[in-house]
Amino acid sequence: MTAHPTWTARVVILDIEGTTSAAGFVQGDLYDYARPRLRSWISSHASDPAIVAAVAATRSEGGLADDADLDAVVAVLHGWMDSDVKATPLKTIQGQIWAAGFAAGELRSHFFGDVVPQLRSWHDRGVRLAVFSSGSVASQVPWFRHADAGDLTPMIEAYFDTVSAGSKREASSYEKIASALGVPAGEALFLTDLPAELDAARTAGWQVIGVRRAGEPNAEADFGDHPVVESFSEIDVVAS
Ligand SMILES: CSCCC(=O)C(=O)COP(=O)(O)O
Ligand SMILES: [Mg+2]
Repeated sequence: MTAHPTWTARVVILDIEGTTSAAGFVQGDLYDYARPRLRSWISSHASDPAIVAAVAATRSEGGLADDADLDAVVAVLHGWMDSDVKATPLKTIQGQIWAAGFAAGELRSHFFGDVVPQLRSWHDRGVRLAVFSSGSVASQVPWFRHADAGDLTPMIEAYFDTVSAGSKREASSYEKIASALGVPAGEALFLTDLPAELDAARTAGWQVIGVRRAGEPNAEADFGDHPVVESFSEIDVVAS
């Protein structure tokens, strides 16, 4: 049996896709749910300031004219989904659609089998838990509420996305999160499947662990000198 190091942290911050949950589920079930609903959702929420801003940002980030029609906007959104581009306006619109799908009982979330037992164990030891994902906070909360293992939200103290914190590849986003959580950078521990996110968090002074899961899109990524695990069961955390 391999011995694993013990990590000391006040808060563990979780990435979702590829880390707690399968990318195939996000890009399959969730994306398939959102794809045919994007157009009608935008039309029926045309007075929602968040949707108005997301549509304008889609035009600008997607290289469209300021007055490009809805078909062109939806085509850009579909293209981003096809390539799993984590564009913030897409995440805003998807997040609203998914939140409605979870509320209607039409969606359930997915967590790898090793995740929930470890979240419970860390939480029971007094380690605080938070989320930082490209998925909007509007979708993160129901994602943790509608798990097969039950409602996980009582364990999760805070949720951050690219709107509230900034890019996952910028150190400043991690500084902002540590400040919001009221923890020194060195007492935050970030778990993610993307090396660029590990680099940014480490630059901000965080402890980091790369999660390399067999069969996930980033399984073959170069994690450099970052510590890497294949399962949460290898991560032993005690509260600082
Ligand atoms: C709340 S489930 C949807 C997750 C999502 O849309 C996403 O892009 C996840 O990206 P992550 O930053 O967690 O890898
Ligand atoms: Mg991820």
